[in-house]
Amino acid sequence: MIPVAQALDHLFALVGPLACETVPLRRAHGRVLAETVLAQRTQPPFAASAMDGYAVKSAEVETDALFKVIGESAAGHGFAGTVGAGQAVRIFTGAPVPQGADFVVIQEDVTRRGDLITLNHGVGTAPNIRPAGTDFTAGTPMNAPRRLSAGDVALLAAMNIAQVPVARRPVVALISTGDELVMPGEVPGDDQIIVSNTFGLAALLEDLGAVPRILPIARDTPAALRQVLTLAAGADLIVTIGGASVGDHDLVADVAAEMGMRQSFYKVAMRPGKPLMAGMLAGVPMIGLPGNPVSAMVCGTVFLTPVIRAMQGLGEAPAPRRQMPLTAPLEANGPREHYMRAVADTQGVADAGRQDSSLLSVLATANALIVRPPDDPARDVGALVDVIDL
Ligand SMILES: Nc1nc2c(c(=O)[nH]1)N[C@H]1C(S)=C(S)[C@@H](COP(=O)(O)OP(=O)(O)OC[C@H]3O[C@@H](n4cnc5c(N)ncnc54)[C@H](O)[C@@H]3O)O[C@H]1N2
Ligand code: MOO
Repeated sequence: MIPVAQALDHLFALVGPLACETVPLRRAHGRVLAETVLAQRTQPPFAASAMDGYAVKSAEVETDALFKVIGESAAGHGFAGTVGAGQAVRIFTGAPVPQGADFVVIQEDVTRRGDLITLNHGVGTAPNIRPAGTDFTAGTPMNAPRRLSAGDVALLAAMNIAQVPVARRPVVALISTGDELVMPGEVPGDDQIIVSNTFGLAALLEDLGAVPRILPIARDTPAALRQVLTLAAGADLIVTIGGASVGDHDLVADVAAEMGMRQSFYKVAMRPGKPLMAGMLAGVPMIGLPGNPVSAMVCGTVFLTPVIRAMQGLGEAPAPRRQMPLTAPLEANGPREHYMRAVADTQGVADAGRQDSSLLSVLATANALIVRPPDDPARDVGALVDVIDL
């Protein structure tokens, strides 16, 4: 058994960043920017009014000052002339500030009669003008790598970047193994259950920007497993689920070895997730997850998530942790690092109850994992513990 951190290092050694591809802006959300891009324009491209009002010369702004309105500047339709002494241009938010003007009096501070305006008492000192380039200038970078948020997409659009270089999505083959498994919607036999991990992991992978490929369930014979593993050709990562332990029907390690897998490790000092394995199979990185549903999902958070991030060029880092105070006491931990299903709130964090690694109903109530170091002593309310958000 190796420690979790060492297992993660082995996994990072198996994968590398995938190639870059270019996608239209509308497809860029959630993808990872693979190359730094530069703004194609300056925003705003001209000094723009921040308010609806009147553009005048700042030197002339004082209570009761009188101006003649000589034209209008609207967004998309600027005023071609120049504002002279005693003159004002009606202006709207986003419109170019005309030449000669350097101040916008908001319309609430003005009394208008026909073509004449007078300034009321209390016009502020803020010019209400956004200078050209206030937001960004041509050549301003958006640095890679970063996962593109909705806000990033808006910024890329404003920068006039219609084609975006992003990391290719990792294609992940998901293989569940076991004679007991049938697909959701099918009618299980008396000895059967519904496959769950595959769907949970597919959802997790999609959230991370990967493309899961759910392969047929591999039955518990070497031939069946070999056949399904062959179907995984072309994937960037193979993830098997179950069949990783020591039972007579746990075939993954043997079949993969027979097919030439170069094993990096087998068994990790963690709970749940002990029978995790990984290696390289015909040039494709392969991770064998334990079959217990919560074990598979916890390994998804602790291992798959950092690996998928690394494949998208986001660097090699474990799942982020933060410290929180306990709101319920914890018993002493055993010799394996324990990832306890837990509920975090504004007060702190408490374990979510039964920690058996088959209990998806408990996982569904959890929003965090408490990480206990090996042999951590009993902890009282208020003690600080490491937490991974789910
Ligand atoms: N003698 C020992 N027995 C076990 C050990 C051990 O060290 N010695 N380790 C236990 C631990 S820890 C785990 S975790 C499990 C992992 O076993 P496998 O990876 O071989 O998984 P299976 O035996 O195939 O399945 C375990 C359990 O999970 C269910 N399962 C499997 N795949 C799915 C799926 N895709 N969707 C839903 N449920 C699934 C399966 O039906 C079993 O109930 O081994 C312990 N045993
Ligand atoms: O350590 Mo196994 O991964 O629960 O239940």
